[in-house]
Amino acid sequence: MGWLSLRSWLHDGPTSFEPVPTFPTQVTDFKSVTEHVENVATIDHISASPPSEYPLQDPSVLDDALPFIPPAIVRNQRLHLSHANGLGWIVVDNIVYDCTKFMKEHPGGEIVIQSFIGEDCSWQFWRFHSKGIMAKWGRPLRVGRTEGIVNRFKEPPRYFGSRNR
Ligand code: HEM
Repeated sequence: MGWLSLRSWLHDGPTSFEPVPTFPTQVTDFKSVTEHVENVATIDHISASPPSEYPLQDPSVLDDALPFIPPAIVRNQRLHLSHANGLGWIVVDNIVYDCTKFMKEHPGGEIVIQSFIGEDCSWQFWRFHSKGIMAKWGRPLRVGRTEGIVNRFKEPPRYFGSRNR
């Protein structure tokens, strides 16, 4: 959970989906354990953003047929976070999802999506969602495809059982 808010876990206790962390219980240096956490809790204006020039695409449109959005425009949404014209775009597997309105209804919370605006969050997304969830909830949020957006966080190794089933 390094990229989630460790500080709030320590202060408020775990939420339903967070496993008990394995870090030492004696945390004396908050800076070192919260270095990946950004202060995004005060962004209330995103859902009031003006209409995007990249509208939501019909779910029937194939990924390859989505309009190409230059990576600079995708990243720009992050730069615009502090302005009123930012859009809640995130990238999963080179597809851009407009979560501007959806993030307020997101069952996993608004802040996790806000923290990835303008960025790739593919591995983080797939840790919490199945293909079925993506098909039902993510597909209607597609606005385009892009390339070259790099994930800010290195994916930690996944440990599987010793046998392949
Ligand atoms: C296209 C964007 C996204 C969509 C459409 C989406 C959709 C959903 C849905 C439908 C659920 C409920 C799943 C269930 O009840 O089984 C959920 C839960 C959740 N999502 Fe997302 N999500 C998105 C992005 C993200 C991102 C970027 C993160 C952060 C990594 C995230 C983290 C979570 C978490 C932590 C939960 C709660 C999981 C649990 O309670 O077990 N989501 N999301």
